[in-house]
Amino acid sequence: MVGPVKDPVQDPVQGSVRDSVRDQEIGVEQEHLDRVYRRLEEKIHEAEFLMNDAAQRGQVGTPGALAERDAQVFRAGIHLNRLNNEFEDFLFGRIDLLLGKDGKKGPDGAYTAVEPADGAVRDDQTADIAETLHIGRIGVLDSEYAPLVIDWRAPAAAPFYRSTPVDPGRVVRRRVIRSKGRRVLGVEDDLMRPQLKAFLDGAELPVIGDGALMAALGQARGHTMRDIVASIQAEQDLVIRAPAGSVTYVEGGPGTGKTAVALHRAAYLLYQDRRRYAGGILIVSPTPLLVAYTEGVLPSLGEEGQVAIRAIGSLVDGVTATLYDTPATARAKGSSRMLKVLRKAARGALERGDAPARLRVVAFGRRLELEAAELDRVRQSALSGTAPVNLLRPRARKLLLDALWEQSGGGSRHTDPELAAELRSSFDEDVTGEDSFIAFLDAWWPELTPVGVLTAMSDERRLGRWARRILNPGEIRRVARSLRRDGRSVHDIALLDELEAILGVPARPRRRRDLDPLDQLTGLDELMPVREESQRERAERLAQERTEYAHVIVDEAQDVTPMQWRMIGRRGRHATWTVVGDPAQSSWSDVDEAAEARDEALGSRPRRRFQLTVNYRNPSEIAELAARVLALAMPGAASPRAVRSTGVRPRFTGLGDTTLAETVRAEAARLLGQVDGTVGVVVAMNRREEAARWVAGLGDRVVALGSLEAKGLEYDATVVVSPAEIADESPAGLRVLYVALTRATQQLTIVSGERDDPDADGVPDLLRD
Ligand SMILES: Nc1ncnc2c1ncn2[C@@H]1O[C@H](COP(=O)(O)OP(=O)(O)OP(=O)(O)O)[C@@H](O)[C@H]1O
Repeated sequence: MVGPVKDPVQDPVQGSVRDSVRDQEIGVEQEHLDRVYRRLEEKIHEAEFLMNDAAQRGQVGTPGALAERDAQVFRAGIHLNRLNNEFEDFLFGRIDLLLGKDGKKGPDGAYTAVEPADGAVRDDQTADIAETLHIGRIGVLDSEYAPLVIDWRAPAAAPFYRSTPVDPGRVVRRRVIRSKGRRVLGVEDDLMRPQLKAFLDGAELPVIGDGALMAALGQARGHTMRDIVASIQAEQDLVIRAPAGSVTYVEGGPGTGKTAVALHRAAYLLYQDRRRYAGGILIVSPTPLLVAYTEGVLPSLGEEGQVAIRAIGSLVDGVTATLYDTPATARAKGSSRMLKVLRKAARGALERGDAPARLRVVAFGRRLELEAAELDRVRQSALSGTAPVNLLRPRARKLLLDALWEQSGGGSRHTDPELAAELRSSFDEDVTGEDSFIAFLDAWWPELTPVGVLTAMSDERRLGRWARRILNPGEIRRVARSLRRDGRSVHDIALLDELEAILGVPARPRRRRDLDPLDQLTGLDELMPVREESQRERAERLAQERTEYAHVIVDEAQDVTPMQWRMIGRRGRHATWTVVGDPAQSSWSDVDEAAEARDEALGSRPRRRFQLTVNYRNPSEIAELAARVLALAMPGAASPRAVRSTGVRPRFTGLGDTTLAETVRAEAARLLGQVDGTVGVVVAMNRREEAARWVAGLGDRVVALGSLEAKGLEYDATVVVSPAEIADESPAGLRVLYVALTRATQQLTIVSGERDDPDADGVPDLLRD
C-alpha cells in the first residue's frame, strides 16, 4: 500500500530513506521541468514553429483550444525570460491518473474521461497509472503535441483542484511541486485513493509528505497578495470555473478566499473565451489599499492589461476619492433616496442667483421682452419630462423663441403657411444672431456639469429646497457641509456618476478633422463642411465614452451602497457578473436597502449561488474570538471553519500606567519580533492619523489603518485597538469590528482603552465569554 513516508524526526532510520526518496522524486520533477524549458527554448529558436503550431491547434476550434494556442505560441515563447525571472513556480502541480472510461483526448492532448475505466482498479486493490499530467501557469505541448504542461485553467487540470478522497475520479496521487525559475525545490503529495497500491512504469508510486495547503497558508504575508493556483480547493474551483452566463453569486466568511477566487475567475474567463472578455473585465474593489494589495495576482497568472481593477472611489475618470464621510453622512449619501435629491438638484441648479431676470431682444426692429414669470413658465415647460437636463437646452431655446414670436405678433401677419414659415425662420435667425440672446441663454440655461451641481448642493438652503421631505434636516446639514470640503469622498463619486447620467452630455459640433496630407492636395476638406453630429452618431459616441464591460466582478459586495450599485450597474448593463461578499462584514447600515439596489443593478439575470465555508486566513484561536463578535453582530450566522491552529491564543492588554500610544507601539514592536511578515494596527477611523504617528519609525513592515480601510487586507499579526471604539463608531460597528478581528494570519493582540471596560486580564467587555 502506498502512504506518506514517515517523518525523520520520529524515525531516524526511516529519515534517510525518506530523504533519498524525496530527493529522487525532486530529481524526477527536475527532469520534467528541464524538458519543459528545453521545449520553450526550442520554440523561440524555431520561428516557423509558431506558424505550424498555430495551424495545428487552430484545427481544434473550441475557444479553450484557441486560447491555449495563444498562450502557447505567443506567451510561452516570447516571455521565456519572464518565466525564468518572475514566475517562481511556473510548474506547480502533477496528477497521476487511472485509465479513463473512454480513450478520448481533449484539445490539450490529455484524456477527457473523469471516471476510471471499469477494470482500472484490480480486485486486489492494485492499479496502474495510465496518465501523468503536469499543471502549470500556461500550457506547453511537446513536438508531438503531447502535453508537457497543462494550463491550470484547462478542463484537464480541473481534477487537480476538484479531486478529493471522497470523490477521487481518476486521480490517485496529487502532487504540488515547489520550484523557483528552473529549479525544483520540493514536492508534497496527497493521496486520493489511500487504499490503493498503484504502480507507475512497474514501480510502486511513492508519496512524499502532506500539507501543501498548510505550507502555503503558513507562509509570511507581504504587502501584496499571492496567487493560489497551486492550492485552489474544490469548493473554490467550482466558483472559478462556473459558467459565465449569468450572475455568479458567492458568499463566504472572512478568509474563505473570496477575493482570491474572484481574481482567479477573471483569469479563467479570459482563458475560456479570450475574444469575448479581452479588455472587458472590470473588478471593483472597495479601497485603493485593496487594489494595491491584489493587483499583482493577475500578472502572476499570466494575465496583464485585459482586466481593470479599480477602487470604487476611482470609477469616474478624472476624480479620485480622498476624503471619508462620517457614518451618518455616508448613510444619507449612499441611500437610494439620494436619487430623487439629485434629480431635483440637476433641474434646480439651472436657477442661479446671478441668472438674468428678464430677456430683452430687438427683432424686426421691435424691442421684445420676457419677464421673470414668463421665463419661469418657459423653463418649467422645457423641464417637463425626464430627459437629461443638458440635452433640453435646444428645447428651451425653441420655447423662448416661440414666446418672443408670439409677443412680436409675427404669427398673425401671414395666412399663407409657406410665407409664415419663412418669416418665422428669419425671425429666429434675427434673434439668435443677437449677442444679447446668446449671452442670456448661456446665463439662463447654462450647461451643467456634475461637479457644478454637487457644488450647488453644498449650499444648505438650496439643498434644503431640493431635499425637502426626502432627507431630514440633520442629513441636509451634514451632506451640505461635507460637500463644502476640498476634495471628494468615495460616496461623492457615485453621486457624480449619477449626475452625469441625469445631466447628459450635450451635443458638440464635431471637431474639424485633422487635415490629411492627401485631403490637402485634393482640397477635399473644403467639400466636407463641419456639421452637428446626428442622433445616431451621438448615441454611438456616448456608448463608446461610457465604459462598459463584458464581465463585472464586485469584491466586498456587502459594502456597496445603493447609489454605488447604480454606478457599477451602468458599467455592466450587458455584462455577466461575479459578485462576492459577506453580509456579516457589511459596514453599510441598511443591508436590505443595499440588497434591493443590487438586485436592480443585476436585473433579472439568473443567479448561480455558491457558499465558501473554510477560513484559510485565521488560525482557529483567532477565528473563535471573532465568532463571539459575529454572534453579537449577526445572531445565528455561521462562522467559516478555520483549517489551521497555531497554538497561540489572542493576547489582551489594558493600559496600566502607559498611554494608548505607548502600549500600541510596544505591542507592534513585540509582534514584529514574532513574525516574519507584516503587522497591521487597526484603529477606529477617527484615530487613523494619530495611529500613524504611534508606529512611526518601526519600519515598513508595520502599517496603521482605520477599521474601514482594513477591508479585505491581511497581515501576519494585527493589533486591534479598542474594540468598543470601533464598534461604537457606526450603526454597523459590530460588523466592522468583526472585519478588524479577522485580518491576522498568525497573531492577534487586542489593546483595550477606557471605553472597553476591560477586566483584570485586559479582556474588553465586548469580547468576554
Ligand atoms: N486554496 C487556497 N490556498 C492557499 N491560500 C488560500 C487559499 N484560499 C485562500 N487562501 C488564502 O487565504 C487568505 C484569505 O483569502 P481572501 O483574502 O481571498 O479571503 P476573503 O474571503 O476575500 O476574505 P475577507 O472576506 O476577509 O476579505 C489569502 O491569503 C489567500 O491567499
